[in-house]
Amino acid sequence: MTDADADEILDELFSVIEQRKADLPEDSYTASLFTHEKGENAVLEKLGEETTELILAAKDDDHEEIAHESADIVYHLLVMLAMKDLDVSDLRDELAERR
Ligand SMILES: N=c1c2ncn([C@@H]3O[C@H](COP(=O)(O)OP(=O)(O)OP(=O)(O)O)[C@@H](O)[C@H]3O)c2ncn1[C@@H]1O[C@H](COP(=O)(O)O)[C@@H](O)[C@H]1O
Repeated sequence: MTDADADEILDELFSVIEQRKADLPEDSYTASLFTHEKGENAVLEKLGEETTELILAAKDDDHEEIAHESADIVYHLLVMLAMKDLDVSDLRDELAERR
């Protein structure tokens, strides 16, 4: 996979998240995070849980699980950014400024 493909995947995923936020389909896990009775705590708790799972996977040197949990974190991070009316470009700009 090229860097451009990886970039495209993040943009596509963020675009789907924004669509779920706007349309709130009933069968969508993403939409359920936007409408959760716990409010933003639902996604914040998920970020905490997934981070703990990632740390355990790293301690076990379990590469497959590290990739799995990292993807869970990136997905929930993008949901949180959308919840806060930020964009994936805000993340990209912040990283670019650090080069
Ligand atoms: N990338 C993701 C994604 N990553 C994780 N998850 C969900 O996040 C939840 C993670 O919670 P848990 O850890 O409790 O799940 P689990 O299966 O018990 O545990 P793990 O094995 O995942 O650690 C699961 O329900 C996953 O399905 C995701 N749900 C959706 N997406 C993307 O969002 C798009 C839209 O999804 P919907 O909103 O469901 O239509 C999908 O096409 C995907 O591209």
